[in-house]
Parts: sequence; C-alpha cells; structure tokens
Amino acid sequence: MGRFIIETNDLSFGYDKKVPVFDKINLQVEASAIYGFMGPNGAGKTTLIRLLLGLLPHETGQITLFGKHLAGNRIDILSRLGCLVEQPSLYENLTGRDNIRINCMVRGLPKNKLHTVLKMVGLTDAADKRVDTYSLGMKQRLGLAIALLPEPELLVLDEPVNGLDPTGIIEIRELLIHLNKEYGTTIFLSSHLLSELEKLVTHIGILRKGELVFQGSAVELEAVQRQQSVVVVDTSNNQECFLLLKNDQPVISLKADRLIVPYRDKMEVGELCKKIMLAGLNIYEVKVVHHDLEDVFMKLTSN
Ligand SMILES: Nc1ncnc2c1ncn2[C@@H]1O[C@H](COP(=O)(O)OP(=O)(O)OP(=O)(O)O)[C@@H](O)[C@H]1O
Repeated sequence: MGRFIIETNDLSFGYDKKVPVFDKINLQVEASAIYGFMGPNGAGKTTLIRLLLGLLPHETGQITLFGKHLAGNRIDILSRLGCLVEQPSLYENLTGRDNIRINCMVRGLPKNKLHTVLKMVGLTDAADKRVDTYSLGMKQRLGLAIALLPEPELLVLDEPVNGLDPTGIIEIRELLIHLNKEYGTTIFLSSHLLSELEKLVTHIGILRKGELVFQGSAVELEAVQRQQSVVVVDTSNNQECFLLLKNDQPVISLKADRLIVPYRDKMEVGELCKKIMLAGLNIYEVKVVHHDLEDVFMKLTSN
C-alpha cells in the first residue's frame, strides 16, 4: 500500500449528468491522519463520502482505498473500515449493549468485542440503559462503538459532531484523538464548521462547490492564514504616506482612511514605521490584524 489510505483520481460525479457535484477531485488521505473534509452546506461532502463507501456509482475517475480500487474490491475494503453517515441508526427501545449485540449478530462478528468498544467510547456505565434515555452525544458514541466493532483501520464519519452541544463535541473530539493516538486509526471526517474540528485535525481538505480549494496539513493551512494577516496604519497624512510607501509595497491600499499593508514579520513592521517617521509624518496607530482559521475558511469557500 502506498502513502495514502484514501485516494481519488480525477473523480467526477453528478446526480444529474448535466449538473456535476464535483469535477475531477483528487483527494489524498495519508495513513494515521485525522483528515477534516470541510465545506459549506451543499458543497458535496456527504456525496463524496457515499462514493467512498461505494453507496453511489461513479462513472469517471478512480477511488482507491488501502491501495486497492474500490471497484472490484468493495467487500474487502469495507471490512477494513468503520463508518458513521449522518445519525447512527439505533434501536431506541433497546439498551446500548443490546444494540451492539444485534450488530455483532447481523455482521457475524464475535461478541467478545462488546466490552472493549463500550469502554473505548466511555459507555460502560450506561450500557444497560435504554437508548431513548441517551443524550445526542451518547447516541453518537454508541454509533461509534458499533463502527469500531470490526477494529477498523479507517473510520469514515459524516458530520460526527453535528447538533452536539459543546460538551458532546469535546467528548467526541477526545475520543477520536484517543483512537488515532492509541490505535493508529486513520480518521476521515466531514464538517461544515472549521471551528468544531480545528483542534482535532492533522490534515484538511476544503471543498467549495465541488472543487477542492485547499488540501494540506493543518500547519500548511496556518501558513495560508499568516499570509492573510495585515498591518493597519494611521498617520498624520495617510494620502501622502500611501504615495511614499507605494513603490516598496505594491499591494498597499487605503481603506476607510487607514493604510492596509500585508503583514510578513515584525521586523518589517519596524522598518515600515521608521520609513514613515523619517518622512516627517506622525504615526497615530499601528495594528497587526491576524485572521483566524474560520476567516480563512470563509474566504476560501465564499465567492
Ligand atoms: N439524492 C440526491 N439527488 C439529487 N441531488 C442531490 C442528492 N443528494 C444531494 N444532492 C445535491 O448534491 C449537492 C451536494 O449535496 P451534499 O449533501 O453532498 O452536500 P454536503 O456538503 O454534504 O451538505 P450538508 O453539509 O448540507 O450535508 C447539493 O446540491 C444537493 O442538493
């Protein structure tokens, strides 16, 4: 198997052939990564997850999981992954333990994993309570316990924290980090909110209208974030200052009577101030504005 657990090559798909949901997507998910697949509502996240699980037929491009083409190896591939697409389907009138037992029976898996998966998701104490008394977070954890039964190398989760309160989000986040660290499980999960996953993911793919507008490590996304930081300057004569700096700073702009200069590092801010003062202008305000990852995400996903 190569470097990637999930790989797509020029994958295109449309429910209606005239309206593609994606056009030539090249997804690359490294082994042991926690890959956050993000995009606004309707961007195509669920559709791509359904394609990865072989739940939708694709006509152009290739999907490779564990180094094998999905077409022709679906059963083998699916036996190595656990998935949770939207809400888990649970028998609400039965206990958590019985839900897991039934899943073991239906899928022909040994029942000896029952205690282990309950422990992994922190539901041992609530195992004998009916599922309709569970919180949304507990139901989600039970869904994960079921997904973990075959000891998957890869977990594919569609919006696993959608609708959860902050405590539920933290619980799921900690559980996924634990699974990744302790068992090396590769995790591919989708979300429409970067803020929910920022603290969890090692890699990020951002989808906008069926196009992958960013794919890379969290560190690479932070570099994009840094590139978008600016220095806002107010002086005794901003028009004159604009003309003074224009040659050195071709992308300088004058907005709402403030000068906006791209931020590179603090040394450059010092040089900028020196130049303005040497020209005999007074500096009233210098402010470095950093955008957070959510701003970068909004920028990448907006028109
Ligand atoms: N079964 C379907 N038949 C036709 N069009 C569909 C179907 N399912 C989704 N679509 C369309 O495909 C596009 C992508 O939808 P998809 O559900 O994959 O997006 P998403 O990113 O998962 O959105 P959300 O965050 O709202 O779940 C949307 O325009 C949607 O209307």
